[in-house]
Amino acid sequence: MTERTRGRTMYYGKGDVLTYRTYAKPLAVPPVSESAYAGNDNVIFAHNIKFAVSGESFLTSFTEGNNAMVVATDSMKNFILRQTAQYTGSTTEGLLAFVCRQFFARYPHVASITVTGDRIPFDSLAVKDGGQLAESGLVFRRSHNDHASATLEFTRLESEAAIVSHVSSIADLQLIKVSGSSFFGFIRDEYTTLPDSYDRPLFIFLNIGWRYADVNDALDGESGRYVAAEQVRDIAHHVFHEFNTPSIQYLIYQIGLRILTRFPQLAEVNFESSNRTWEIVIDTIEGSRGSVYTEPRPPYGFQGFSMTRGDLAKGESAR
Ligand SMILES: O=c1[nH]c(=O)c2[nH]c(=O)[nH]c2[nH]1
Repeated sequence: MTERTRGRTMYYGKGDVLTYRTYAKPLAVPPVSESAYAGNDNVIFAHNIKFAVSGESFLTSFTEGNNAMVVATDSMKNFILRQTAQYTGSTTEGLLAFVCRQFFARYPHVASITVTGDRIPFDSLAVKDGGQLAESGLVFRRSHNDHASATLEFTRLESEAAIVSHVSSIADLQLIKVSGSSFFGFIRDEYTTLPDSYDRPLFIFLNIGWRYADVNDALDGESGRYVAAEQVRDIAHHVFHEFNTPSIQYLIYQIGLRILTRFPQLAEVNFESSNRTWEIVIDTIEGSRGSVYTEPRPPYGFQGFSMTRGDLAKGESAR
């Protein structure tokens, strides 16, 4: 999170602003074939928000200790929490954009805002209702699995604030495929100790980000063009299941092709992946097709890759 004002880095803000809004507007998204996800009733619409402002007006707070123009970060926290009540939409990006626009309106000396919102997932639970299992709607389970996230950067223009960059993502996805992944054919020289692997238990950590051609599609849950992180998550595990992959590099490329195919409204998809392939301890267990593995020893390998719609034309057509 770096704001440069006339060639200088200068920003301040509040992190870990936890907003637990209940009964926000439900979100409905068009289905994709890889996912059963159809939306979120948003009974719990919870976020961890990081909010940073910048602008020339703040320079003297750094250089002279003059707080006359400083909005206390404690006030920022209060502002975010209270504005969460006023938000009438159904998406993380929409909430962040709403809070930023309100902040610009309230504090005219703020020149730009960078905001990140991590959704805090609460899973619905089934309870017995007249002999059938049905969604409780009241009791939820806090999830520490992967979560949706979004970052928006706003700059104040003459009359209004504009979004100058945006990215939505699914963060901390951890997927294991126990069989059907290989890694061989790499450079073999005096530094090589890794054996070829024709079937490895591939465990990956993944962050997947996406940018829309029109950022308004990210804000508006009603447009039918909102991309839910849960759908991207489900596409990722589908592609992992379908392909016998020669590397993580190839796997993420295939996931990217599929995401771009499913969502024509996206301009870009990007990946940060890391390799957590389990280490073999016992290869063959008599009378079983199983093995025993343990955590890999550090260090770990990683990949970064971004793709645009141009890659779709070049790449294999995603199924
Ligand atoms: O999928 C992989 N890609 C690599 O580049 C690499 N390098 C390595 O040691 N193991 C792996 N696995």
